[in-house]
Amino acid sequence: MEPVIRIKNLRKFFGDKMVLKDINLEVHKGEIIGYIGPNGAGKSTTVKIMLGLIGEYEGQVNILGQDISSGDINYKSRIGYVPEIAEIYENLTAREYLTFIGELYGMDYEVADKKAEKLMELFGIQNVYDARISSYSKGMKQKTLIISALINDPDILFLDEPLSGIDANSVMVFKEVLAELARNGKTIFYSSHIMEVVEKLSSRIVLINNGEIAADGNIEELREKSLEGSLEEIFNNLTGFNDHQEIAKEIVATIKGVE
Ligand SMILES: Nc1ncnc2c1ncn2[C@@H]1O[C@H](COP(=O)(O)OP(=O)(O)OP(=O)(O)O)[C@@H](O)[C@H]1O
Repeated sequence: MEPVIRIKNLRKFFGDKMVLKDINLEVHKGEIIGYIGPNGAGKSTTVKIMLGLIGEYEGQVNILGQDISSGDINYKSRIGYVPEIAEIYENLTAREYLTFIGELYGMDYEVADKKAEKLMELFGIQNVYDARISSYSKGMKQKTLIISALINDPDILFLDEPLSGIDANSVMVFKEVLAELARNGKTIFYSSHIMEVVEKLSSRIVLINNGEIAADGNIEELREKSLEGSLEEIFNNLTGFNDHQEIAKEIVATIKGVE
């Protein structure tokens, strides 16, 4: 089966700094990829290249069978994206915002409106559908963003720390939604620093460190590779990090002004 994402020898420079060093990755329909790595490893850069938000890269990136450098942006109508930091039009109501996004995806206003309202109801925030987004709590904004990424029934969903600000009950619902979407043949590309969630949710974990893929496999395969138990420990091990206690002590000593 043709992969839905195929990345070949991807390199990206910012100035003369190489932030992605020959990334190779094939992702298939129905996979939930947990894309993890330390701060600055290159996760967002990879995702933004796939979304067409960052250009000028070396190598090949194919999404849904299409070379994204071709200038043809058709593939974008089949993907959804929840960014880590959202630029949302806060002066709009969710009805205005979500129908606007739906129409950008080519949906009829009425269809988008009905679907958005139903999803707001299912996420427990239908009461604010006609209130300005600027009046929402953090979690309500995040849920609105998630709905905007799902409204066009995308084949690939890119999620960057999607659970931030979302309460425990809604997290349970959302994790189940992702698993159900994957069972329905959708592909999820999930970037997060919350290792417990990534470990439970992902069918495959890709660990990027310093612009390179340091591990790629399911949790059992990663465990064999690093001889560690939890994904958090595997992460520490594969990124060569084992001095958290000393660093914490130094931080506290510095705060207290003790040499
Ligand atoms: N627009 C930019 N100009 C210059 N350097 C950039 C730019 N965007 C990212 N970088 C650099 O590229 C590297 C990778 O950044 P990226 O945002 O992809 O990391 P990340 O893995 O998503 O990190 P985090 O977990 O902190 O979100 C970092 O060294 C960062 O400083």
